[in-house]
Amino acid sequence: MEGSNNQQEQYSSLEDRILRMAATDVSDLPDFPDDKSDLPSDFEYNPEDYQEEEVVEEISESELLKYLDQQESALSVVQRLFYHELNTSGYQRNSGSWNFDCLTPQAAEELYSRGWTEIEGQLDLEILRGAHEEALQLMEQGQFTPAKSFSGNDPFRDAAARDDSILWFDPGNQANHGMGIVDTPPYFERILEFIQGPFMSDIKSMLRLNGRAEYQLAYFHPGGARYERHRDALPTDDPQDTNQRRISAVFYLNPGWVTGHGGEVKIYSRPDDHGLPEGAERIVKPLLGRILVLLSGVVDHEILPSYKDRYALTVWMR
Ligand SMILES: O=C(O)CCC(=O)C(=O)O
Ligand SMILES: [Fe+2]
Repeated sequence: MEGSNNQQEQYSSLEDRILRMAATDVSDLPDFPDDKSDLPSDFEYNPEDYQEEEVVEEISESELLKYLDQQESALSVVQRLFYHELNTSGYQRNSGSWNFDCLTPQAAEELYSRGWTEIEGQLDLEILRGAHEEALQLMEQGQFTPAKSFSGNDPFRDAAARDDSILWFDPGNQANHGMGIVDTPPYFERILEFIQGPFMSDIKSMLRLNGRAEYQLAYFHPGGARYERHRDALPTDDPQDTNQRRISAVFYLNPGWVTGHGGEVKIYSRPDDHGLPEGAERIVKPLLGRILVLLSGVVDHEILPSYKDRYALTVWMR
């Protein structure tokens, strides 16, 4: 391997990281002499020689995330998916020349250095209000399905974690009610055009992406519907890994939202956030026109109980 410049080597696959994390019982490994020259020249360490019967335990998503976070901060891992470090002074001095279609340099830097940012003013009011109306119509037509009924047999995430009802837009494919996929109505079509165009292009210019996107419209009912603390993906720096979501962007569609309506997103700070104690929270209101952008594998978030009908379109990019 010596002298190889293969870029792949600077990334570790998520599976590798989980396996390394799982190999906590070092007593199973052979004793290596401190001085490696003592090893017989033909010594080859083959882990399989030392493996005992594999014990597969089901562990929860939050346990797995906790282990991974102990191994390396999720933010540091995911930052390796960016083409540049955005928090250096040299990079920021040049921020005036960044060629973004819609993001500001500040939003890009926040996304890089703390894992999330909020942006506003990207879509016309007419489109946003139109999409809100379309969401109401989809609700009237009975197109939403409780999210629980999709995750019912997923041992990784507790079905009780969320009270929302969802549907999917899949512009390339036919509507399929059984799968929760509906035809994209015209105003949502325009939001999707924005996402697939300038928005995706800006994200792609700073972060390695395959360009695949999923679109989910979620409804939280006014009887206190919530979604407990979770992360949208496992942190990985492997550009070949298309299982894990990389970017979550939530487009809020709620005109006239005020404090008493609840439904805010609580964002949990990370141990490596500058100046903020671990677990300190930031609150984001789901206001019409606001877009919350997260590194999916990095930021824990929660939706607080909602006391008014709450609609949001979430896009995940891989
Ligand atoms: O609606 C929101 O504010 C975020 C939704 C969310 O966290 C998710 O669907 O994973
Ligand atoms: Fe989420």
